[in-house]
Amino acid sequence: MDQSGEIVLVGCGNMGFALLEGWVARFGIAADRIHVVEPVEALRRRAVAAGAAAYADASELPQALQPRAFIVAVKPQVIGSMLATYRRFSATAAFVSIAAGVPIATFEATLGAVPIVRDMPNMPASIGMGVIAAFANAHTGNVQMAYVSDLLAAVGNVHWLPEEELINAATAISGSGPAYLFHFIECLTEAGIAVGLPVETAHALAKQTVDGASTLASASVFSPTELRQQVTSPNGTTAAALEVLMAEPSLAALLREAAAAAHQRALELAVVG
Ligand SMILES: NC(=O)c1ccc[n+]([C@@H]2O[C@H](COP(=O)([O-])OP(=O)(O)OC[C@H]3O[C@@H](n4cnc5c(N)ncnc54)[C@H](OP(=O)(O)O)[C@@H]3O)[C@@H](O)[C@H]2O)c1
Ligand code: PRO
Repeated sequence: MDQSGEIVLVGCGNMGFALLEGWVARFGIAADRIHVVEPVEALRRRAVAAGAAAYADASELPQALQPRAFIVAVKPQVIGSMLATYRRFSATAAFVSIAAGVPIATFEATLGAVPIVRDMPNMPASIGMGVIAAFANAHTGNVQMAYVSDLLAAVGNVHWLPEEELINAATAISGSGPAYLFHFIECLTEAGIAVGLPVETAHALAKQTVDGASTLASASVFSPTELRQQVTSPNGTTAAALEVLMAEPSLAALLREAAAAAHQRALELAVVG
């Protein structure tokens, strides 16, 4: 893996910082070779505490900087107004955008025919367990592709998609997905409290059950369907619960609807980026 060179990370909020943490711990890059541009002082301090160099404004970046990767981790709505400032970095860097919805064409309109990778990571990247869907434009050469691949693989499982549009679908599943699971833990905790468990116990049982079940689903030779069947004794407690979850409106139907809403929002964000 080639970890030489420097990285510019624009936007160091929830996801930008998750990537920063993941790269510092797993990419083998010295943290001070990551240059963060972030207007929020508290977030700059957090980036500096992680070892990165941080600046309030693009104008403060070192003039001689020639980054290998330029990571766009700002909200989609900000991208249109910020890109031109960074045009000079396209001479050396592959541009890597994690913004939901914003198409590569938006970047090309300002930056021209330069290497641009659009990807959709998720929050577990901070602990090296991210899922990253990615698509590179035709101007991304082999060397840049290899570098960006390594960068993304350092923080999770990378799935290169055959069409850019599929990034929006991935956003609805793996990008937003951790929030669905966090909400599931919240709901299971509430359900535990409702059947009489103390709050702390309900929370621990819910969280550890999701953790154990998801680790088992990854490690097992059995499919999730087979594992579910193994938990479900005929006429037992799980069967009683699943009758509720599978009746209309079923959990499956709700999740389909939720993912469709996320997908639609990603399409709408293409317009504002
Ligand atoms: N959160 C996730 O799980 C996740 C997952 C995958 C992809 N993404 C994508 O990642 C991007 C960032 O999301 P987020 O959740 O990390 O948002 P966030 O927490 O709001 O972080 C974005 C940060 O960028 C700052 N910013 C605004 N304008 C800037 C500029 N011109 N230059 C540098 N920094 C600027 C923001 O400051 P202000 O608050 O002052 O505007 C904010 O601190 C979005 O495009 C989102 O679609 C997020
Ligand atoms: N967070 C971003 C959003 O909610 C993109 C996926 C996860 O828009």
